[in-house]
Amino acid sequence: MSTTTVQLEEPKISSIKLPSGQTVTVKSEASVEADEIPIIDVSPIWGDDLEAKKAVAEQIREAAHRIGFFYAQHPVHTPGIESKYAKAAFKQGKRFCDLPVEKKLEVDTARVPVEYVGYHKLQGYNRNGRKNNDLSEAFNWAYDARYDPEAVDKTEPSISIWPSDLPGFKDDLYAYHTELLRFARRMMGIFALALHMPEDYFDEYTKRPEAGMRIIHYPEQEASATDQNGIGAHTDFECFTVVTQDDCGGLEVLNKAGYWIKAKPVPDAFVVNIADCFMRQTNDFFVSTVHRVVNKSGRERFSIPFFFGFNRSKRLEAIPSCVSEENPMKYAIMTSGEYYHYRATNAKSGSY
Ligand SMILES: O=C(O)CCC(=O)C(=O)O
Ligand SMILES: [Fe+2]
Repeated sequence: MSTTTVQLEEPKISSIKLPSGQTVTVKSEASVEADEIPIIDVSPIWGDDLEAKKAVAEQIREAAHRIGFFYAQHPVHTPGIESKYAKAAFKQGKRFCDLPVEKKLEVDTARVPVEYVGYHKLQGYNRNGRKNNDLSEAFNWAYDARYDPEAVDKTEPSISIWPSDLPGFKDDLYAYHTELLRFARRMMGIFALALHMPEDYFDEYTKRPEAGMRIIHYPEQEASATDQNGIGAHTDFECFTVVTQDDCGGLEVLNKAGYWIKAKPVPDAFVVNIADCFMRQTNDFFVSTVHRVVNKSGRERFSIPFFFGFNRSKRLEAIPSCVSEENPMKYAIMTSGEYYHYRATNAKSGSY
């Protein structure tokens, strides 16, 4: 009888400096397949059955606390998100990225220094100080009250910048943005339940939400993950992010043990991750987990993250169920807008 011994690779411990200033330890640059990211069927969020919503909320509570990432599966037969909107947005993203660089630079993000809107050029950042700059480019746009059916003030001017002569671009991107706004507001109710608060606990702060969106394009990467990222390791700044991925794969999540776990594409499911505002407000009960993208699929990858957070005037005070005498608030209180500007300015300075 013969036995096979699996030789485990010696961990090559390294530390990565994140754009937020934090440093994390990574055991290996290679990523692994694992089932750590739960797949949660969120279809009850569209109905009125509070018990069914609470059952979803408990699964989300566990995922948000333990790993900070989950898949929100929305079976096609349920109402809510229709895939035609995502398809149209992906198509517009490719159309934009295929434009000559001079045309894309008409909407260079440098034109709006303190906001995360416009075009971020290819290899414009090096988030973790790698040999080569991050191999991605992106177009970002912000909330616009005119495309929010629930907007309080439709006359509020928008801060986004748009390329000229690209008919249909803005409309198709906002058509998907509007769908995701509806989804994210519902999810906010579920997060409130997950924190054992009333479902409408956050409603006041998401009437005029922070809701930026981007299409990010990753050409195929030849360099190793040690020398280059598609997007370097980072955490997001808002409450949570909803990512629509194509079928290439490449998104990776750093688990508590210090290994990169592949967040592989799952049909009819968004990847949802907790971001820093929620982590602050929940006094670290929800975890904002480090992630990156390395595109080794052999083809170009596109993804559409939607970043959802509170009204900029909302003070990030602790959620009552997350503090106690034994567990006081760890973070200084500031408004969501102050925190956003601090993080967006740092992220765009590219000085890390
Ligand atoms: O492309 C992805 O899947 C994730 C992108 C991302 O993490 C980001 O833009 O913050
Ligand atoms: Fe991210």
